[in-house]
Formats: sequence, structure tokens, C-alpha cells
Amino acid sequence: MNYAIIVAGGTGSRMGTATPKQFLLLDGLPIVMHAIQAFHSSQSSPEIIVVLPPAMLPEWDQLCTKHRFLVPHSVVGGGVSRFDSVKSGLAAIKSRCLDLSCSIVAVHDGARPLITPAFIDKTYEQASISGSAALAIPSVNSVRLKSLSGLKNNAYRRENVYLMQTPQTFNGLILATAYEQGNAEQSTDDACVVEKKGYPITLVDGDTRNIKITFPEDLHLAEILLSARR
Ligand SMILES: Nc1ccn([C@@H]2O[C@H](COP(=O)(O)OP(=O)(O)OP(=O)(O)O)[C@@H](O)[C@H]2O)c(=O)n1
Ligand SMILES: C[C@](O)(CO)[C@H](O)COP(=O)(O)O
Repeated sequence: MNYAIIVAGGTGSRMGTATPKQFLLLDGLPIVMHAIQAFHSSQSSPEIIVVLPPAMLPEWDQLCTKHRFLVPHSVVGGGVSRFDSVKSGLAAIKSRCLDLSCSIVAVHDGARPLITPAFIDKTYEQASISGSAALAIPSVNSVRLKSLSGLKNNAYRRENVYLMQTPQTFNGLILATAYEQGNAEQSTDDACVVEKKGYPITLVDGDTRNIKITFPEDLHLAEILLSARR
């Protein structure tokens, strides 16, 4: 069984809008609904769990009705950090899946609306082979690393640097076991959490257009990228 956890429980503080960014409109539809739609359209056809800010739960049905959004999914409340929100999504999967080792679970940012079904399917296929599959793109800029003291910096081979995207997709048991660790709350992505538990991460070529909406200018870029698709 395939599952998708779409994390949309953040506040979007860097975006600076009163409405959390994942509910802002992109081409007339809330950003997070684009991501949900892409998973629904994928051949992997996962059961979709959307993690929302708890305060948003009572309004969600009305938002779906307003936008005639009929894609099947369930919703759960998120936590203070992305880590906590993924855990909420995993708890929902655990309550309905008897054997997690037979499942594949993708985690995707609700703030990445331009993901396509083809890239989603690539991660499910690879995770079913190697247990993990995280989208990543190579750095196109030169890279320097700061020393631990922060006082020096040195050139680093950019060929060795990959920028992580989502979805990040895993065998369900691997992901659930990794998220039981108490010392991984600071991890910024799922690959980090899984790696901390000692599992290897398989990188899958990502897409430069699969941007995360973080700052206001990202929304303008997303509009342009979306119109170029048509
Ligand atoms: N407590 C949280 C924090 C983040 N996220 C989700 O994780 C994704 C990536 O996080 P980010 O882009 O950093 O979103 P925010 O945390 O909302 O943004 P900011 O850091 O600017 O406040 C987003 O889809 C966001 O909604 C979440 O589900 N629960
Ligand atoms: C998961 C992620 O999108 C991979 O690039 C990213 O790490 C999220 O980080 P943020 O600090 O929540 O923006």
C-alpha cells in the first residue's frame, strides 16, 4: 500500500502573510491543493494524509467546498515543528496499516505545489527497490563551507553537494522507526531523520521547477513556471 503525508502545518513566518502560505492562491487554487492533486494523479495512487495547523482543521471542509476540491484525502492536526507534523501523519498511517514493512510512505511539503506525478512516481519506484528515495538537485553554484568557529571558510567541491527537495519516500517501517528517535527534532528533512537511524539514503534526480514557496517572490516564480507548463 502506498501512502503520502503532505505536511502543511507550518505558519509560513518567512512569507510574512497573515494567512499561512500553503493556503494562498496559486492559479486560483490554494497552494497545498496543487500538491494533493499531483499525488492523486500519480500512478502510485497513494492514500493521502494532509497535515494542517490544528486551528485550520474546522475551516478545511469549507475551503474544499469553496474550491470544488474533490480529491479523496484525510486530514490531521500538525505540531510545532515539521518533525512533529510528520509524526502526526505517521500516527494516522499506523492506525490503519497493520504491516508497515509492506508500505511505501512519501513525505511532501505542502509548500511545493509544482511537483509532478512523474517525479512522485520515480520516488515510489526507487523506494520500493532500495527502501529510500529522496529528490535532490546538484548545486549549480560554487560552494564554500564555514569552519566550526565560523571564522574561516573554504572552497568545497560542488559536485559533492546536493540540495534536497521533496517528496522523500521510504519503506513505511524504516520511516516510522526513524521518527521514533528522540534526538532528531532538529532535522530539517526526512532523509536527515532516517540517516540518523543508520539507514542509507538513495538520491533521485529532482526538478529545478519543484520550488518550495518560502518568500513572496517564490509565489511569483511559481505562477510563471505553472503558466509555462500549459
Ligand atoms: N510545524 C510545521 C512546520 C512546517 N510544516 C510544513 O513543512 C513544509 C516545509 O516547511 P517550511 O517551508 O519551512 O514552512 P514553514 O515552517 O511554514 O515556514 P517558515 O519556516 O517560514 O515559518 C511546509 O509545507 C510546512 O507547512 C508543517 O507541516 N508543520
Ligand atoms: C524538507 C525541505 O523542503 C527539503 O529541502 C526543507 O528542508 C524544509 O526546510 P524548512 O526549514 O522547513 O524550509
